[in-house]
Amino acid sequence: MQSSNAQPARSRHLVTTRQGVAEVTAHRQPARAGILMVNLGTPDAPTAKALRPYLKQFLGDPRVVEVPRPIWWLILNGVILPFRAPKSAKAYAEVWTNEGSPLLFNNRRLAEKLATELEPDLPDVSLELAMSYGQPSIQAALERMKANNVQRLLVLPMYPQYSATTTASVFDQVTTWMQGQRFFPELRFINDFYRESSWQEAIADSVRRHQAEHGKPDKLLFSFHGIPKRNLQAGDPYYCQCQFSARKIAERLNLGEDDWQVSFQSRLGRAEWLKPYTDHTLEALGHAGVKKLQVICPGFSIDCLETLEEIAMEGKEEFVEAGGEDLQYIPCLNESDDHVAVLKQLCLRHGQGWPEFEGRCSEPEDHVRTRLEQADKAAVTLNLE
Ligand SMILES: C=CC1=C(C)c2cc3[nH]c(cc4nc(cc5[nH]c(cc1n2)c(C)c5CCC(=O)O)C(CCC(=O)O)=C4C)c(C)c3C=C
Ligand SMILES: [Fe+2]
Ligand SMILES: [Fe+2]
Repeated sequence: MQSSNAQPARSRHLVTTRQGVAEVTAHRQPARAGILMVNLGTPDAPTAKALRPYLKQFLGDPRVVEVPRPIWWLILNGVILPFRAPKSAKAYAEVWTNEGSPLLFNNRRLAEKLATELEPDLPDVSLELAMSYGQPSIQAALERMKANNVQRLLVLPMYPQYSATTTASVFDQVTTWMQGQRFFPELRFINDFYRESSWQEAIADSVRRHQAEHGKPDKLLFSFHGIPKRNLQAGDPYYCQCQFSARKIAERLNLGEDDWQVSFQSRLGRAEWLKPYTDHTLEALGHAGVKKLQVICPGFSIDCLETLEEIAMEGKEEFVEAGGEDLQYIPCLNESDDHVAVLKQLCLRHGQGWPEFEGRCSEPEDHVRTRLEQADKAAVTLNLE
């Protein structure tokens, strides 16, 4: 009979070894490169019940809200969640479709199109879509890539402009996952892509196409998601990148200084956020006699609650109430061919030098082979295979 403590010690040892062998066995597949496309995330349903865990994860991220933790947890759980969850659920219900949340299904379509576009030239590059908050999670996507023997990883946050509140939180989650890995992939991270002329041109072209059908407006408003003003003062480059983006797009459209302006939407809480605020701007433009307004949101890659509800529905109402006649919302690039082309070019450039991105097949490297041999030896010694 075995002593009661010998058994757990032995099985613990075997379990760890088996996992090690399983991990190393993944390396028997050819090495791959992976693109991890990440967007913000969305609740599972337009209900207060589904909003609560989503908002808790999102607003509990110290990159998103920088208020010291014990105080913030009290405010979040005691004030924000009970009031915000039902209010946001109503707003989500306005844009929810049979296919679910627009952010997720529109981004899925884009990811599928980009993967299809990459596949013929780059069969050893796989693409996964993940969300910072909610599902599909970044961790699950990284686990799938690991099982797929992804040894080179390109992270593509779907934010044209960098902000610590969005882009850096993707980096945090990826590197936190890596901290738990014995072997992690070589990593490249795309911080932003607002300077890409192809991106600027794709947005400008979407405005031209809209205007070819609906005519020119009295004014074109560039509305970006806001962040607290103190983040800008602390060094977040987001505000400057938004201003630069809008100016470059306006230049491509040959707009005069009075033909366009920038504003910031979606603020939350009582602190001052980036100004001018979009809702105040819509009101002011209506009062100032602007009748026909076109709004574009070049900080969003994919249409979502903040564009479809806050701008195209709520914003339109605010503008019309203030005396405006027509607010036309110009959609995000979403799954358009132009967007796919911009992202393909971006990924190819950032993947330069990696064999899978250059259509070269990669041989297992020496250290991987050594690991395989060691694992085989361990498996034989321990009678695992
Ligand atoms: C402190 C709060 C928030 C900061 C900072 C913030 C920055 C930020 N967000 C986006 C993009 C999106 N935000 C979306 C929704 C959303 N944003 C906040 C709060 C902050 N965002 C909340 C609470 C919500 C949820 C909805 C609500 O309750 O109002 C979305 C849409 C998600 C969807 O499901 O459709 C996007 C996209 C950026 C780009 C940004 C900073 C640059
Ligand atoms: Fe947001
Ligand atoms: Fe909003």
